[in-house]
Amino acid sequence: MEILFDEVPSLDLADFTHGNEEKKLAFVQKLGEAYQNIGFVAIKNHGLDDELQKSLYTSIKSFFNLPEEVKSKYEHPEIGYQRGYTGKGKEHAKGRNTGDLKEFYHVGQELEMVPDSDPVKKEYPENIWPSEVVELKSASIRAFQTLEKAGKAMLRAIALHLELEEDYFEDKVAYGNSILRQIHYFPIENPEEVPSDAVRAAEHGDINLITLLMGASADGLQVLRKDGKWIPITALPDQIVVNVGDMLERLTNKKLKSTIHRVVNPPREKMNSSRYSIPFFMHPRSEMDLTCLENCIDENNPKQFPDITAGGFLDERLRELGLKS
Ligand SMILES: O=C(O)CCC(=O)C(=O)O
Ligand SMILES: [Fe+2]
Repeated sequence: MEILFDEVPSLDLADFTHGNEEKKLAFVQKLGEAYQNIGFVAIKNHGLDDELQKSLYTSIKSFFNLPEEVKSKYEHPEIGYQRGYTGKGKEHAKGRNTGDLKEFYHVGQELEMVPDSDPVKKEYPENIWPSEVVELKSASIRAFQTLEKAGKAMLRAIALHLELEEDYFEDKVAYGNSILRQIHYFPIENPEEVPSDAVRAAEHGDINLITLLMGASADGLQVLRKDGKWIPITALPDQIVVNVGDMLERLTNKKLKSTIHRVVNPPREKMNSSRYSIPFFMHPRSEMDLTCLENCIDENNPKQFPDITAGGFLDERLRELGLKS
């Protein structure tokens, strides 16, 4: 059944992680309904407490306040900007040339915590930490771990909805190639000076399996509903937004929807204000096979994607974003 939601559905993750069988089933059912339609939900009881969110925002604000020449020390094009800083206007959405009005900082797995025997230890770059803002390290690592744990719980619910074993994704996301992206949509004093089609984040689908987004409550984020209407996200302060990415859409042969979304510019008189947000892009290990699941293919929904691994797909997409050559 097709449903046109007027807002992104709200769920309580504790119903799934700590509820009885009935609550757990209801969570899976509502999540499945949301992901087959609008591709987004807002959840509470995700594990990020106020103190952690506050220290994260305080530290990223101090980092982005540093002079450009200091920030650029942490910029690494040779690793496709996958760790550390990415400067203003460097990333553009797939199919566009104008850069987005944002700068960001990427954090991945802490290699210290990965066992030596695991090949991903040689595959992933080391995290980069700014010496000017030492607090960024501990706050980022804690947020990464908390969001990874919440993401694993979401993937268990998604597996049940897809009639897979509950732990289907467990080994595929163990020490996965996830990225915590701390974004600053910077103030623009003089709107005439930026390209007329430049926006905070042009419309796009996320690359990864699922995205867990902190800070979407500030104005600007909108999702494209099937009927072409843009629906603003109105998450409450205690909620984070969790959406389906392109990898999960491929795996499920479009049963679950990676919905196009964007961050629009504020009105002209508010262009000189900042917006911060922190998405956690949950990626599997690069060897994960994204071949469409058999039980998502039938005569009415023939297989829509060629077989590819998560690593192959990521490389393709990073090139399209201008982050890798
Ligand atoms: O800043 C936001 O609210 C959303 C950012 C986003 O969609 C992304 O970085 O993929
Ligand atoms: Fe996104």
